[in-house]
Amino acid sequence: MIAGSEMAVVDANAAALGVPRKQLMESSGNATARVARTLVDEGDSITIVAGRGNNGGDAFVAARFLEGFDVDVLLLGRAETIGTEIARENWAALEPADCRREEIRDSSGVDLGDPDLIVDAMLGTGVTGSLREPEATAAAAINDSDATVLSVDVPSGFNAESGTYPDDAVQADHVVTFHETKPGLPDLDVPVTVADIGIPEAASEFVERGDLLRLSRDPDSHKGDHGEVLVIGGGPYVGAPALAGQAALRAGADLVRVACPTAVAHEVQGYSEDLIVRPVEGREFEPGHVGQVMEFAAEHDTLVIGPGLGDSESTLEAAEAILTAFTGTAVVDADALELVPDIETEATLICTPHQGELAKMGGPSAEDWRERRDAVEEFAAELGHTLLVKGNRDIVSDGDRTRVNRTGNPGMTVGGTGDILAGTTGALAARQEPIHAAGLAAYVAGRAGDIVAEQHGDGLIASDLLEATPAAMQYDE
Ligand SMILES: NC(=O)C1=CN([C@@H]2O[C@H](COP(=O)(O)OP(=O)(O)OC[C@H]3O[C@@H](n4cnc5c(N)ncnc54)[C@H](O)[C@@H]3O)[C@@H](O)[C@H]2O)[C@H](O)CC1
Ligand SMILES: [K+]
Repeated sequence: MIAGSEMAVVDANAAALGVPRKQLMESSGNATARVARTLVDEGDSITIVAGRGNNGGDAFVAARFLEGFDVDVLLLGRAETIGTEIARENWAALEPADCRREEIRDSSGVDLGDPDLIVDAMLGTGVTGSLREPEATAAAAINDSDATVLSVDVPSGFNAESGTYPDDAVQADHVVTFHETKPGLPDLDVPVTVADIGIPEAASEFVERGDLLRLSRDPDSHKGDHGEVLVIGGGPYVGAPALAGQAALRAGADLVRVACPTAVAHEVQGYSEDLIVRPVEGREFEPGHVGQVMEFAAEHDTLVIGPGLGDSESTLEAAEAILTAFTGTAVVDADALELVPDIETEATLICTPHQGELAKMGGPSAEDWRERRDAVEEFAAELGHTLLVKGNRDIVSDGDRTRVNRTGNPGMTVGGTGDILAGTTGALAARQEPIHAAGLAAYVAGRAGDIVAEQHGDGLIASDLLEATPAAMQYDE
């Protein structure tokens, strides 16, 4: 089962891995034609009702594979308004095919004739809201017709995100859907064929460019909507919390506060005027600070705890108390990691160990990345938290879903890149579920490192990654 928006991610990842959408469309159209053939007899007539998106594009391909039948293709709108290049190319490719094509200008022009089979390719996963014209009139005409109705991907008007099926949507007799079934389709009382369209397994296993599409889904946001992050760190070290805080800002958080001991507060502030510093009295965190820190924490969407904390007994005791009492989402890094296996908490934790830290947590080790992937998944399930295990291939798992990231380069073994990753994860966790926040953060930090390495090679330093982070978050085709 895959929701429409997740399908868009996987489909873009397939393109990033070298299987372009046009190839997927060819497979979808071919699969549609194969199912259509099982629903008609020799010499039967077929009317294809196509919209201007890629759902329509699938049906233009299907029409090519249905030569020999009596096929009419009705396009809802003018050909110039077809929304994507690949759908337009497949419309043009119908020119030499043996079928009739018609552009329907408005709802008064909707005439389906009296076909044996209607292929409903008006709208797929791109539908938003209730049907507009001329789709609404066309859907009513399809529902009035005696023909068998085969819907492409989903019945037009059906919402592939929520599985809701409005009354005015097309009532399908059969659905051919692609890659995996969609939410709600199994509940329809009609046969659903799931067609393999050649999307490689790697498109869902690896975090790739398409995953960046997850970041661009909230156009109506306000200040604060992109997250307020509290970094809890510093004491023995000064740079680490400053790097984590700045990374959270570069990864899109609206406000980042750093809680750190007064001994380092001025220095942390000195690294960046964009950070808000919330000092606690002393040279390092200790149990007496917990109440104050919990008050700060309550005002934030996510915590990042660990960068530069050090590992003194009283600091770890304080960190343990904070993690135990906290009920929100926290990224746990560095010395705080070893506390996690023994902590009982309602908090949602995203732990970002390298392999040495994972071992200290009692986690598995394996040379081969596939073995490591499986072992990390098992360990995450045992912990009940999300793991982002850093390495040549980063493994991200919530115990149920597991992803692998391949961005990054050997120059990134330099100190401080872990703080950048933790801060980036904190910012993204304010907007995404933990598995996606962790996967995207690994991808973005690695890509930022790759951008910087082009200029600095192995001489890159962690703070270089800050400025490259926004570019690393950009989705480009
Ligand atoms: N994801 C994949 O791997 C593949 C999917 N394929 C097919 O492509 C569609 C999704 O295509 P998309 O272009 O994103 O969207 P649609 O065709 O569903 O529709 C977009 C089109 O519709 C207009 N629109 C939106 N809402 C409404 C409405 N309520 N009323 C009227 N019109 C509406 C919108 O403005 C756009 O113009 C997927 O389902 C598959 O069939 C490809 O085969 C490649 C592989
Ligand atoms: K459809």
